[in-house]
Amino acid sequence: MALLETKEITKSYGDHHVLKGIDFTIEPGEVVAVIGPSGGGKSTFLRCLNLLETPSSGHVVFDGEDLLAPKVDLDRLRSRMGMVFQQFNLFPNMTALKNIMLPQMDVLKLSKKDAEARAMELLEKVNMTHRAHVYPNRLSGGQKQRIAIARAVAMNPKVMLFDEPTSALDPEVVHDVLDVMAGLAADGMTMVVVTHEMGFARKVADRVVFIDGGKIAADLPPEEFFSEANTNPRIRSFLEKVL
Ligand SMILES: Nc1ncnc2c1ncn2[C@@H]1O[C@H](COP(=O)(O)OP(=O)(O)OP(=O)(O)O)[C@@H](O)[C@H]1O
Repeated sequence: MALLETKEITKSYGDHHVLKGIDFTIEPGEVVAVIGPSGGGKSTFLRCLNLLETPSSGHVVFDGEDLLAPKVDLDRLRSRMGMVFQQFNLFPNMTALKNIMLPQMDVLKLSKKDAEARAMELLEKVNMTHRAHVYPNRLSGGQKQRIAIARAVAMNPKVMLFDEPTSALDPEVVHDVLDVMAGLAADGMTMVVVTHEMGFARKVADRVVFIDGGKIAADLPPEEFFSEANTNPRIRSFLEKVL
């Protein structure tokens, strides 16, 4: 059974029809890269998956539950969907370690000791043990993003949603973050990643979803997607711009 599924979702702002009927599924353990031209609706689509945006019509089904059904416990379901944003969103008045500990204590009700042990494990996983006691304003963008990823992973999500996680970073640290994401993929994390990083789409993703003009215009394994450029002018023109 699909872990996460959308059925014919649309999203309009007034008479601006941003998503025009998106059917999408992801199985447990899959990594999907969502790419496409600017303004095509990628971020809007991603934000509809955990209802940060409410679709205008259609359904979003996560772990067998319709997120748009009346009386659904959205907070409970959302807590199982990690989200990583372009702009980190760390708590500025807490160290890296505390940033990772707090949601575990608040939401998962872990003891301080258990939350700290788990946070230290994750700091090691994202190669940030040496920055555990540093506040966000002393961290580089790449370091902040690795802490944001560790914080999301600490919640034991069933799926992680990434919205252009490397777009705000200096080029020299992009690979540190992509390496952490590739490590998560190798560990079997289910991931939907809106990205402009074609190397990630090609090497790490199981499928590439190309969103163009509010629709999924291609949903293919990476090798097939990148060879479609030979025959599909929209994909060719997009790849010519980003590569
Ligand atoms: N809250 C909003 N109100 C009105 N229009 C919006 C809103 N959010 C997004 N849009 C519009 O929806 C369209 C799609 O935006 P979206 O951010 O989803 O595209 P994108 O494919 O992620 O683009 P990019 O690669 O540039 O980030 C854009 O025209 C944008 O202006």
